[in-house]
Amino acid sequence: MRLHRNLVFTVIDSILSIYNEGEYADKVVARALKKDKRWGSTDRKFVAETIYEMVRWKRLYAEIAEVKEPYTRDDVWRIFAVWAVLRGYKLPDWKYFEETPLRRIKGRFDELIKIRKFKESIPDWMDELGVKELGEEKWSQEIAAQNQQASVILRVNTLKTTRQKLYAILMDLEIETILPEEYPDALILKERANVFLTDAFKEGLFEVQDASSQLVARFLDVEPGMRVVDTCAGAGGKTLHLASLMENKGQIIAMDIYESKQKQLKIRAKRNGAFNIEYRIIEGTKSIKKLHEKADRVLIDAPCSGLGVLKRNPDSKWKLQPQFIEDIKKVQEQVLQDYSKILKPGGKMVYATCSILPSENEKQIEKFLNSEFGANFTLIEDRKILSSESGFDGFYMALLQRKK
Ligand SMILES: C[S@@+](CC[C@H](N)C(=O)[O-])C[C@H]1O[C@@H](n2cnc3c(N)ncnc32)[C@H](O)[C@@H]1O
Repeated sequence: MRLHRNLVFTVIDSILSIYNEGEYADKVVARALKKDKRWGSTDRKFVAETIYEMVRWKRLYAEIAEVKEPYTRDDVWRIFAVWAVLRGYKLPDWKYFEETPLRRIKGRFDELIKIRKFKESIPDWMDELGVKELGEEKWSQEIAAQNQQASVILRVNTLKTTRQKLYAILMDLEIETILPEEYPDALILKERANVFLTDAFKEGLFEVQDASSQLVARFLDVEPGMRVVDTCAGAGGKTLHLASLMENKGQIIAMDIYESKQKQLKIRAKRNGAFNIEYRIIEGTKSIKKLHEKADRVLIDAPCSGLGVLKRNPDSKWKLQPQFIEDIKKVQEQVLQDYSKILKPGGKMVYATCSILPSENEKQIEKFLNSEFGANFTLIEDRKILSSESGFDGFYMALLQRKK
């Protein structure tokens, strides 16, 4: 395996923006891939995967390279050299690699992987929190699973096609997929591919959505013709799935506090041919009060720590702060109280997060059910999905019913 100069330089520049300027890895990767039109798929794969790996393993590699934040360009070269040596690349005779201590890198790696926070490359506080919430064994398994590269997973848009037809369309494009039985709308790519460039995507035949996330809309038990309120709709991954399960019949009210996310949802809905969605921005309590006792189904896809989706967002390991998690838990408690009032008596509600922390999940539901208003609800069922058990994102979903 050879290292190509222009590809490696792109990686170094990208990593400096992510490590030091706090830019989001996905945005930086997208920008990097536009740099040179002559790059083939192997080159693009090298750039994208190397950047993600250097983000995912930042703490481990920096510790081996013996460099500290803020990283200079030379430091990033040293970190890159660690990555390359551990991946089995033969270092070229570039000046940046002149003093690379090959044996020391391997020796330090063997030492450091005995300590979980280095082995899994996470901040001290995250390691302590994971142990406190899940216990040593489960946390060790979970964080290891979340450090694996995520598969590309599609959700078929049944408003426009079927899973079998989509499978065949992709096959014609030499994109091979697997149809997992337990996830009726999912197609898993056998090999990574840029599916956004396909006509099938442009025509709205599918969306990219993790398999665990695809369980949420189905869990809400919707039927065509119902009135459903998606209270934290964001850019609408689950709203679009709801529209598809409801066969475009009935009404979905998609709400969020951010207009920018709703704009993305509108674009996606148009592409998907989803016409039963009404859009509302939440501005104070009025927007919610108007809907009290109006919905057959309510989805609260709550803002959360994202500690179930590190596979997909490895830079969250470095961006997330313990105080943010404390603050977001208060928001979760509040949205459960406020948005549950939208439900008609007898109606059903799902509270979901993409976190694996019990304090954001079952403990929030427990607290809600023990509150004055929560006493009007019963818990029908909940699902705790760990990456280490499913192979997909970590998720939580609870299905509750408002008493008649
Ligand atoms: C987990 S994300 C939603 C993802 C989205 N449902 C999907 O499937 O693509 C949580 C969303 O909650 C929104 N949010 C944050 N605080 C909120 C609040 N108080 N009320 C409603 N939405 C809120 C965020 O803007 C974010 O879009």
